[in-house]
Amino acid sequence: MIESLSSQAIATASQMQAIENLIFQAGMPVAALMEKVAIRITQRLTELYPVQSHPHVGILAGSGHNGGDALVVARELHHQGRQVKIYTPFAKSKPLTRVHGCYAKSLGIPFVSLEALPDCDLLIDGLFGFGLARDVVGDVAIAINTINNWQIPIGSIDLPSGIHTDHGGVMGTAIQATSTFCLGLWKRGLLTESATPYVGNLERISFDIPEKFILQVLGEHHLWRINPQQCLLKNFPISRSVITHKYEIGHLLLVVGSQKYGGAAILAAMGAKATGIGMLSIAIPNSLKPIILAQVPDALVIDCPETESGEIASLADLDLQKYQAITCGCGLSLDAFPIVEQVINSDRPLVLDADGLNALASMGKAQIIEKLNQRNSSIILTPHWGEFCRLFPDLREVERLEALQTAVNQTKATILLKGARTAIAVPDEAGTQTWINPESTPALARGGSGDVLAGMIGGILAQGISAKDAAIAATVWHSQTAIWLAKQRTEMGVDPVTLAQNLLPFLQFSKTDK
Ligand SMILES: NC(=O)C1=CN([C@@H]2O[C@H](COP(=O)(O)OP(=O)(O)OC[C@H]3O[C@@H](n4cnc5c(N)ncnc54)[C@H](O)[C@@H]3O)[C@@H](O)[C@H]2O)[C@@H](O)CC1
Ligand SMILES: [K+]
Repeated sequence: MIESLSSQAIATASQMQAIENLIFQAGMPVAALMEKVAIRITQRLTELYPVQSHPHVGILAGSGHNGGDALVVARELHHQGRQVKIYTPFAKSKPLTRVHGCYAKSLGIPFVSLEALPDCDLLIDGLFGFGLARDVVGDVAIAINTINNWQIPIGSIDLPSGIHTDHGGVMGTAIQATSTFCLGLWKRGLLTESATPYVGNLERISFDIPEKFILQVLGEHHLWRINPQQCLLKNFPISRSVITHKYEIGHLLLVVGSQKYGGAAILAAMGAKATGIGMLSIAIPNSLKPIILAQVPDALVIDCPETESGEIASLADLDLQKYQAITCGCGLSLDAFPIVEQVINSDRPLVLDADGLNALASMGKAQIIEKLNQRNSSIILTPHWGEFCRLFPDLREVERLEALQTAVNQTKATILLKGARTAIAVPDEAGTQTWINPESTPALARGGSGDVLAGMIGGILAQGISAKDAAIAATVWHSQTAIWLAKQRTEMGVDPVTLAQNLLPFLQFSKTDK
């Protein structure tokens, strides 16, 4: 239980500091905690960078306790028989950091200039942790930029130095880490889009924070890191009774496609089919019927009246109540605005994607809030940042996660904000809960991969799974499949058709890979 709370909670610098203060007030000596943390970092470094292959190590030590951690690591790596050198750009340091520096000197570990480091096999970055208070400038900034050009693996302690703990922005400049060893709780900034190019492989080093201190500081906590492996295990395969029938496993309606964007309808259908949905109906403009039937013979195709320019003109007298969920918007084109309104008014569990979102945006924010608050069943909006800003233009200048949480507070919709670090925010009585997907691949930055995702979410939602779980599970499944495929086919090889076709083989692989 303790591990599950501390392995998922995301903290800001001030929250982390408050938790550490509680630990110290309760009697844990500061030096003992630093020792414990640094020993655990050393153990992990030894696994990743063995002595034989990485005998020369450079330590970048700052003036605070991040530097203190680095100096303890320096001592331990020295005792393993490695050639360790320490570089510190600061004349003064905190008392505990200073005494570790003195002891390192007494052991004969040399303090060197930057010029002495390029022959190292590994660098340990302990310049700044969550105490970074302002932009990095002067000699330290020059040192960081120089080190980034060396192509030597860098292990950052807690955060890549220069990354802001809370918003993940680059404070002047920042270390580009190969691995980041985040200490205690996940720091908010590490899971943001802006920090992602600097973080490298991100892992957490636990130091056994008592649960009561986490709860005392985080209280009604609102920000969580998804554990992709646990999420897949928990959600897939979606179970079904042995005596079930097709209408019991959910009936999903896709309202998708136009003459211009016919492929989006097929991709959404492929995503939906992979979820094992019992019945799939697809409402499309009638001229698309032959092509959709050829590609998705198992779907019920509803050929709708069509506008002159090839969009769905109306859903005619289609009874929307008979569907367990609707996914609307992929390839719809903007002229289908009245259709989107009809679908929103239906009060069925709904996924709104792409042009469905653009149609919603055209209503203006006040009406969006009113419409979405009126709904009695769940709605999931799946915008990327551009679509999000069209929906909520007043939040354009607000930091991404804050903007997301504000929009969910206002609309009471579940919003899945797509990107390199997709975030899913869910309305909740205790306040908006936000979940961050920590692993993805740029292979997904490709036209059509969002259509597959929208179909997947609809398929899962129609099987009676909550909006929160459907959005999170589909996001993880989608990104983990892409990561798996990119390893086999390179990032160039993860086109949306291949992605959709491999959703089920990936699940099979992930079950047998245990
Ligand atoms: N609080 C604790 O007792 C523990 C903290 N730990 C480590 O301590 C770190 C936090 O330590 P600190 O609070 O000492 O802070 P940091 O070590 O992150 O850095 C703060 C120091 O850098 C200076 N500084 C801040 N911004 C600067 C800038 N732009 N340019 C130049 N100097 C700047 C500050 O004056 C201060 O001396 C964590 O990230 C973690 O690595 C761990 O040892 C576990 C226990
Ligand atoms: K650091």
